[in-house]
Amino acid sequence: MSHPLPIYPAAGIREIERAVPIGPDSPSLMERAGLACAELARTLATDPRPILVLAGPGNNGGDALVAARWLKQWFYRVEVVSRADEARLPPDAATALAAWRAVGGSCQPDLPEKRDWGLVIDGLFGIGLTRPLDAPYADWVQRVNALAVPILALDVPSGLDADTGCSHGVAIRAQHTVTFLALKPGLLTANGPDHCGQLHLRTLDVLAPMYHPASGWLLDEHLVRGLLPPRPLNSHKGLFGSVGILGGAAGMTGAALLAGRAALHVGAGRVYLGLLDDDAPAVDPLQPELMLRPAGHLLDAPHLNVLVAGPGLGRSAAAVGYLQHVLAADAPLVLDADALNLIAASDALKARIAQRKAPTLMTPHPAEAARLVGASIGDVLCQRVEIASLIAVRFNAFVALKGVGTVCAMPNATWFINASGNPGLASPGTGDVLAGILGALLAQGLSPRDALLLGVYLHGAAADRLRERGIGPVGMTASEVIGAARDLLNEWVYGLSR
Ligand SMILES: NC(=O)C1=CN([C@@H]2O[C@H](COP(=O)(O)OP(=O)(O)OC[C@H]3O[C@@H](n4cnc5c(N)ncnc54)[C@H](OP(=O)(O)O)[C@@H]3O)[C@@H](O)[C@H]2O)[C@@H](O)CC1
Ligand SMILES: Nc1ncnc2c1ncn2[C@@H]1O[C@H](COP(=O)(O)OP(=O)(O)O)[C@@H](O)[C@H]1O
Ligand SMILES: [K+]
Repeated sequence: MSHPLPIYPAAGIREIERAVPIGPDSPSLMERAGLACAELARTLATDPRPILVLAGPGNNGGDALVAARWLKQWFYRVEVVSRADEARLPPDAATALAAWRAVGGSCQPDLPEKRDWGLVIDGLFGIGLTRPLDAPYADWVQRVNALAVPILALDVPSGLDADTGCSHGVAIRAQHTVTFLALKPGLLTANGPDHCGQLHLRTLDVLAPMYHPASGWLLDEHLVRGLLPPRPLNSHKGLFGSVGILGGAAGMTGAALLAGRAALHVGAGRVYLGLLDDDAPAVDPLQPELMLRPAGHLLDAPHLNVLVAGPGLGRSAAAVGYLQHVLAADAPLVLDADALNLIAASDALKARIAQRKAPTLMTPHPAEAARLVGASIGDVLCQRVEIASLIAVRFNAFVALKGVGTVCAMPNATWFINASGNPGLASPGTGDVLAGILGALLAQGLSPRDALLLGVYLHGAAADRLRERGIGPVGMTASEVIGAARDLLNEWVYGLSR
């Protein structure tokens, strides 16, 4: 499958399925899916213990039966558990059951007490799950999750909603998930990554013309690597833009400093900080390259071509006043943290954003997103793509809805789900670092879309690099993310490796 990798919700997957011509000589999609699963299972079941296959009442169960048949034919010991009502099986699954029986296979109606499996294959429910698991499925899922045995989930870990990444009650926690035809949003965001383990995409020999145009894609290194061009030898700092950062109220100066340091390390030509704290320092002794000034003088800084508002901004009346000036400026603008909270609380400010002529980037975490659209946090957590897209369209903005599987939504209603990052980023100040990175990329001339995509991916990839080096996930700091982001960006742009 060509890059970028498209992501389809369940309805889109079904549309692709309907478009695939199946002739008398080509195996059904279920046969292809079951074989793909069996081939992967073969690489995972590396000892002689038997394989447990859980087969559900729909086509996901049919895939599992095909996999069981192949594994049995390859002389694995396979036990199948199924409660499916044979009279209600969909046609392909009924065929798969008959074929399983034809090779001498049988089904047992209950999960065996035995615990010593080489592998569990989860074929209970896939994209057809519509409600919390009924008994006994919920019980089976809890019991296999508690076994110290690797689980391979078929298409979607059972219990997880393929569209949202939220679970319908309990859900399988797999070490591997083999997913068919295309990626689904629920595998990549919210609880999805915790339940999927390693993802394996199998397109089942379905050709590109069968795929209708997607609205969403995976944000991976392939997509962003070439976005920032190398610098000409004949360059000077004026070519790389000047970022002005508004924030740093009393007690929160550090947030603005982190954003400023991040902007500097990701290549902005000049970085000015406009700090609200009356007692703010005049210089950052650890980063004297930053130019610090009172918030009221930020917009007087020469050469400013990008603004960032929010890191440590606070919600004072003074903050509202400065924010109004920043919103009125004719420069690309990144809005984060309390800038978003102040906007959420004011219809007048909301209207101003949508009317801005210069591009606006917004980087809410789920609670900020909930305030912006008047939804509950629970709704945001379980409708991440919809909410990110709603904010993007409503505010005519380029939006990163943060958290695992950050959703980047564009005002034209297209979206991306980020593949980089890890829980090391769940630490204070990492959001400020992202805001600074985005400011720096805009300042260097990237379009708002490209800055958002490169910035979000780079931020997560920097955390991944730190984790590879043993710096986190526990105890990773936002300051460390800045240095790793610089190293990675140089590697991507200049092929430098350190
Ligand atoms: N699309 C494709 O291209 C391809 C699809 N393939 C495979 O098919 C899968 C989709 O199959 P699917 O549509 O039959 O749905 P599936 O996930 O098996 O579940 C539906 C069944 O579960 C039932 N049910 C639902 N919720 C329940 C609950 N909580 N508790 C109990 N029962 C519940 C529901 O019953 P009902 O709601 O009708 O009462 C129905 O019987 C897909 O993920 C992939 O693995 C591949 O073969 C290759 C190509
Ligand atoms: N578990 C996680 N996996 C991946 N990224 C995460 C995780 N937790 C947090 N992040 C990222 O870390 C950043 C946190 O930003 P934010 O919530 O604004 O923090 P802060 O206000 O402390 O700076 C976001 O970019 C978010 O996507
Ligand atoms: K499954």
